[in-house]
Amino acid sequence: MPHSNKSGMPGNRTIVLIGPMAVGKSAVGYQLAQQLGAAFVDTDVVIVGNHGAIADIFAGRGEHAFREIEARTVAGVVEEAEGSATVISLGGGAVLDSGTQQLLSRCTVVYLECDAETVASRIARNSGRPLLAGDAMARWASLLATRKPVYERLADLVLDVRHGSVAELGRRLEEALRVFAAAKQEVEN
Ligand SMILES: Nc1ncnc2c1ncn2[C@@H]1O[C@H](COP(=O)(O)OP(=O)(O)OP(=O)(O)O)[C@@H](O)[C@H]1O
Ligand SMILES: O=C(O)C1=C[C@@H](O)[C@@H](O)[C@H](O)C1
Ligand SMILES: [Mg+2]
Repeated sequence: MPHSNKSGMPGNRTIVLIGPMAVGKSAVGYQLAQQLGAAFVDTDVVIVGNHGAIADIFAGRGEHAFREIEARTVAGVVEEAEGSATVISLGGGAVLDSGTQQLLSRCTVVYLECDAETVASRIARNSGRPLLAGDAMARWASLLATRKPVYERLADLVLDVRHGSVAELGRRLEEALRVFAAAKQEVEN
């Protein structure tokens, strides 16, 4: 059952943030949820809570096992969110799973678009991202090149996160979501 707009949610769908590592999915997602009075769920955090550190899952069981855990986790979180006001931030590679792609068609999906220059300093100070081992920037750029078409195809909205604080991006995203929801409502009426 779709939730009402009492919480201040733009539209009646769960909002899901996607995009590559370190673009701000967790930070902007949390900020947006605060603004909307909505619940916030970060699927990487759920995975860590249930299965331990992501780097340990990759090291001990491999990426394939991680992707299976991730797909199950995302499905559980998206299903649980239905009917309540929720913002979800996904891990960078979660959108590669075809089941997840199908589930996202029920949500309002926002792609946080960024460039290597902007994320460079954030990636340099982070050690918990197994897929960025070695030359982190080269890995980041290569992953983005492969995944960009998927992010773009799934996105209802694209938010340029190259400039602005997390608070500013939260405000900009809320405004864009309200315009999107109003346009959608008009088409449906
Ligand atoms: N617009 C911004 N301005 C300044 N710092 C930012 C901005 N967005 C995010 N950050 C910071 O960059 C770091 C990475 O952000 P965050 O963890 O939200 O990225 P993510 O997309 O969730 O990455 P991952 O895919 O690894 O989960 C954090 O320290 C966050 O506070
Ligand atoms: O881009 C990716 O494939 C990943 C991103 C992170 O959010 C984590 O989900 C994990 O490190 C894998
Ligand atoms: Mg995150």
